[in-house]
Amino acid sequence: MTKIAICGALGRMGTTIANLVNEADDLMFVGGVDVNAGTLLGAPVVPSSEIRTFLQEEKPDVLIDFTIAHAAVENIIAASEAGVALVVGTTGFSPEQRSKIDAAINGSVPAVISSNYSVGMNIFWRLVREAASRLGDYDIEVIEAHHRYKKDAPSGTARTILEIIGEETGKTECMYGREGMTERKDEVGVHVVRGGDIVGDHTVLFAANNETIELSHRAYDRAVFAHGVIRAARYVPGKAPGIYSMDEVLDL
Ligand SMILES: NC(=O)C1=CN([C@@H]2O[C@H](COP(=O)(O)OP(=O)(O)OC[C@H]3O[C@@H](n4cnc5c(N)ncnc54)[C@H](O)[C@@H]3O)[C@@H](O)[C@H]2O)C=CC1
Ligand SMILES: O=C(O)C1=N[C@H](C(=O)O)C[C@H](O)C1
Repeated sequence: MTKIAICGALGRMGTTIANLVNEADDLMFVGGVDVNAGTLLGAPVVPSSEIRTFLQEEKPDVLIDFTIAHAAVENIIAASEAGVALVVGTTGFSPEQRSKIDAAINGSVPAVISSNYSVGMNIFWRLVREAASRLGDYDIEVIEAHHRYKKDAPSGTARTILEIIGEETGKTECMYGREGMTERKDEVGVHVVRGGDIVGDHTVLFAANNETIELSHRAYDRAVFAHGVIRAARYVPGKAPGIYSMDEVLDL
C-alpha cells in the first residue's frame, strides 16, 4: 500500500486527487497540508507551518503538491529533507524558485514535475513539437483560457508550449497581448483568457499566407489531471533521486 499525502489538500486539485486516491485499492490517503487545519475524507489536514511534524508522524511514501509557487518551494524543501518522494503539479515558478526546487530534489528524492498531468496534453505537446519543427517560418500564436480563480499567467502548460516552440524554431521572443500600433515581427504571440469555470484550454495557431493550422486541447474536468497524478504517484516511489517527466511515467 502506497501512502499518499497532499499539499493544497483542500484546494480544487487537492480534493479531486484525494478522492481518486481513496478509490484506489493500492493507495492510501494519509492526510495533507493546507493554509488552515481541517479534515478531508476522514484524514487530518494540518497547517503548512506543521508540515515537518506531519511528514515525520504520517510517513507518506509520496507527497503531492498542488498549491502556489512560493508555498510549493517550501513544501518541496521539507519533503526532500524528510526523504519523501514528490509529485509536483504547481505552476508559476520563477527561474529562481525553480533553481531552489532542483537543488532540493537532486541527490535527495525522486520527483515527478509536470505543468500538465493530463495524458492528452502530453501527447499534444508532441504534436506541437512536430508542427513547430516543420512550420518554423509560420507566424505562431499561443492562446490559453482558464477559470477566473487562476493566479499565474500564462499557464504552466502554455509556458511548456513556448519552450517547445523555442527549441524547435529558435523563436524565443514573446509578445504578451497586443494593443495600439503594433508591427508583427518574428515573436510568438501569447494570449491569456480568464473567466468562469473554464478548466483549461490551450491552442497553438500556425499562420501563413492563405492557410492556418490550429492545434487545440481542451480539458473538461480536473479528473484528467488527477488521473495522470495517480499514475505519477504509482511510478515515483523507489526511483533514484532526481526529476522525472510525464514522458517517463507514461513511457512515451
Ligand atoms: N500540473 C497540472 O496538471 C495542474 C496544475 N495545476 C496547478 O496547481 C496549483 C493549484 O491549483 P488549484 O487546485 O486549482 O488551486 P486552489 O487555489 O484551488 O488550491 C490550492 C490550495 O493550496 C493551498 N495552499 C496555499 N498555500 C499553501 C501552503 N503554504 N501549504 C499548503 N497549502 C497551501 C490553498 O489554501 C488551496 O487550498 C496551481 O499552481 C495550478 O496552476 C492545476 C491543475 C492541473
Ligand atoms: O490552474 C489550473 O487550473 C491549471 N493549471 C495548469 C497550468 O497552469 O497549465 C494546468 C491546467 O491547464 C489547469
